[in-house]
Amino acid sequence: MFDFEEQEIPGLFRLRPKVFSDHRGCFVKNVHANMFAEHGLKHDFAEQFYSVSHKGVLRGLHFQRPGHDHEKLVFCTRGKILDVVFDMRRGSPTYGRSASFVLDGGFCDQIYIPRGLAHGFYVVSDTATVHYNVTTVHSPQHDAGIHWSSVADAFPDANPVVSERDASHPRWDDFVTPFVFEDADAPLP
Ligand SMILES: Cc1cn([C@H]2C[C@H](O)[C@@H](COP(=O)(O)OP(=O)(O)O[C@H]3O[C@H](C)C(=O)[C@H](O)[C@H]3O)O2)c(=O)[nH]c1=O
Repeated sequence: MFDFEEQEIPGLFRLRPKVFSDHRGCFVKNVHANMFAEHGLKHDFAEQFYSVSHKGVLRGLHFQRPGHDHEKLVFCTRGKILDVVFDMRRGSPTYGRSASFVLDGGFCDQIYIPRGLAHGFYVVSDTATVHYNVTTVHSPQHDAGIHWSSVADAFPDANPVVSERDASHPRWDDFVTPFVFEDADAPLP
């Protein structure tokens, strides 16, 4: 049902769900409790939401602070995005490192993001629909971000379309991370 591809950043996975195609179109399953649990991935999502963005939009780099930090499953069902995650966990072997993925609505790949990573994406296609499953409910008081330009060279556009809020996030160099890497972040052996 899924290929789970663990990434160099501990706890970060690229998931390739099986796509059942026939003359009508395709069927894709995004979550399977037992299979997720077998790989140490959370599946008890508290919220699901999606956004639709125009070409050149950049949303991020976002996270929720501890107390409401969460695991996040992200996938694109329409268009194409450059998806970026950034490891903010002190003590992580990939602390301060980023990883990028092209997510395309035609291929159904998903990114499973552990707590302590910032997430953002840039829209390459004319429009893109991006879905999120997260393991805690939204807490405006805990909703935070770092400026997208902190992740040097991760994005192809020096002048993306961003919200006022995203334009005002602190750069990583000026940010004191509240996240600490724990072995629990890594999947079960
Ligand atoms: C995230 C969120 C937002 N909102 C409200 C707050 C604003 O009034 C409005 C738009 O929020 P925002 O501009 O933060 O939306 P995005 O920029 O798409 O944020 C998301 O984009 C990045 C890439 C992510 O990874 C996050 O999951 C998420 O923060 O929805 C809610 O009511 N609940 C929520 O869970």
